Amino acid sequence: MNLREKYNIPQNAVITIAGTVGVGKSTMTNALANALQFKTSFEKVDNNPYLDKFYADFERWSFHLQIYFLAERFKEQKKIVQSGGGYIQDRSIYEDTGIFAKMHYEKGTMSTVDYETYTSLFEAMVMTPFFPHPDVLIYLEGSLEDILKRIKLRGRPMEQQTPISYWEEMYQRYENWINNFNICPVLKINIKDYDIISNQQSIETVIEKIGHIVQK
Ligand SMILES: Nc1ncnc2c1ncn2[C@@H]1O[C@H](COP(=O)(O)OP(=O)(O)O)[C@@H](O)[C@H]1O
Ligand SMILES: Nc1ncnc2c1ncn2[C@H]1C[C@H](O)[C@@H](COP(=O)(O)O)O1
Repeated sequence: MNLREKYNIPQNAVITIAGTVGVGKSTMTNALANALQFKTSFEKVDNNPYLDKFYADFERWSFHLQIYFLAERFKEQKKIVQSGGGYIQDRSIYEDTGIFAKMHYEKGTMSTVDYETYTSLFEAMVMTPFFPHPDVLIYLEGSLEDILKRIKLRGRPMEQQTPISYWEEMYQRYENWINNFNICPVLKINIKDYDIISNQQSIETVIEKIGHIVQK
């Protein structure tokens, strides 16, 4: 019996991984997909035409980047539904608006008119009964210190050049955002409670917790 069957996780489940930059979403996405034999849906970072420009000039590119991410994630969502689920998704669409767009608007690096245009498009596309929400959102949390170490370890140049205060601001916002999130069931996991890099078996404890929320 495989782990998916052992913990009664339906074959068509959709599991989204949320959490701040560098916390370990992509690593968890790969580990879960591998253990459950699910497909993966990743954010496009290397081929993103706006990301480098955005980090170099938030004010100029924040609207373009949000529109790009919204379109990409919406297309991914369509693919997931059309192929009948069975997916692990690296980052939720809800973080785009609840964290990133809001933060740039409130910090003055997205104009009011751009923010309103973006949020009305987001609401029309996502906050409707036609948009299927995930079966569970796994929220990865950890200390700011450990997360900053991971951003450094991964070494994406544009993230290294970004002031620490940007990651601190995002970290605070994530805590507040997840405490008010109620669109789908949430499973909070602390990054200190598993170690899938040196002990691949530790993914089973995460799957057991998913099984308690997502039952056949
Ligand atoms: N469980 C873990 N233990 C140790 N290092 C980890 C773990 N998960 C991720 N990392 C490391 O942290 C960095 C960021 O991880 P990543 O999965 O890319 O984060 P995210 O997708 O949330 O931005 C990478 O260098 C990765 O190897
Ligand atoms: N919606 C977004 N707005 C701005 N920046 C974003 C958004 N979504 C992702 N990003 C950035 C943050 C990171 O630099 C990369 C990838 O995120 P990660 O958490 O490492 O998967 O894109």
